[in-house]
Amino acid sequence: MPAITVSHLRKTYDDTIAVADVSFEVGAGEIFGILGPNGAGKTTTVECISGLRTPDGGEVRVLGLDPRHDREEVRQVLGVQLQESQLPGKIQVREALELYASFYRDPADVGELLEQWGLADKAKARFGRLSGGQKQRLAIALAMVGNPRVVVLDELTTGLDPHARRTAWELVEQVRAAGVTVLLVTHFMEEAERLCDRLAVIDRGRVVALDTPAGLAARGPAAAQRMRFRPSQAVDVAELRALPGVTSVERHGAHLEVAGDADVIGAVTAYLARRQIIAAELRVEQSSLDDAFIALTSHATAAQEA
Ligand SMILES: Nc1ncnc2c1ncn2[C@@H]1O[C@H](COP(=O)(O)OP(=O)(O)OP(=O)(O)O)[C@@H](O)[C@H]1O
Repeated sequence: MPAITVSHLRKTYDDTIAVADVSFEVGAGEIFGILGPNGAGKTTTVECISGLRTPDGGEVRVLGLDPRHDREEVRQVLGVQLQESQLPGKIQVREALELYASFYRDPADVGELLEQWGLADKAKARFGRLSGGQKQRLAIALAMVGNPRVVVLDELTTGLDPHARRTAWELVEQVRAAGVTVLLVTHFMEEAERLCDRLAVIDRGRVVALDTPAGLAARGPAAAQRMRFRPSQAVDVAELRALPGVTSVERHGAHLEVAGDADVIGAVTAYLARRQIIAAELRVEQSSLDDAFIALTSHATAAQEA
């Protein structure tokens, strides 16, 4: 059984169509990412999955349960990362965990959670006094307090510095290692690439792409691979252009820049080896998830610029 099934989900607020038609399935044990520009409908989608909002159309299932009709059952198996503002500043870390633990039939051991998420020495600290990274660790610990089988993390690392972000990634990997399915909403391509098994790119309330991070990156702009180097001796540019996969060859002073598809690097390096030419100062650029994201959601950039 899939951990999450979303089928033709639709949600409107007055005259705003937040989610027009979203469908995807998250397999048990996956880290599944939702990417999309601002206002694409990501939060609305995860709120419908969490049972916090009622869809206008379509179906959502979490481990086969309907978040609206089986509300209590879903609450017991689904952990949702809370926005930090939902905790009072004066509550202590241990108190917050104990309070949330009391909502579940089979909660995790609070002492163990404090240890596991590196909060043991902050057990008596007040929430308002925690650093951003500590708050994030508490947010994950709170999402895990009910021993969930699925967790939803919405922009977990927004506002964290690069160190804290990397620590948060390790925490997400720990969550998965514990056998929990993770649904992650993120704005960071590096995060999506590093953590997610599969991604749905949502744009204007619809899924515009659903693939692995590598599969999505491969859908980037046509010149998917680019290599730039300084040849140790003269190169016949016409011969380079004729190689399989090469789409363009440009001279930039002493350097050559060759662009092409996935085969271009192999073809050019084999050619240079045959000619006993050394490629000095070699740089290879591959099309990234960033490029693919921009290409898939390019109207958002255009609208921002307008
Ligand atoms: N409570 C609400 N009332 C009215 N409109 C809303 C409400 N919540 C969201 N919207 C609108 O619905 C659309 C989708 O919003 P949503 O928060 O789901 O997008 P998002 O992809 O999570 O965006 P972001 O990346 O900026 O968080 C937006 O146009 C937003 O303004």
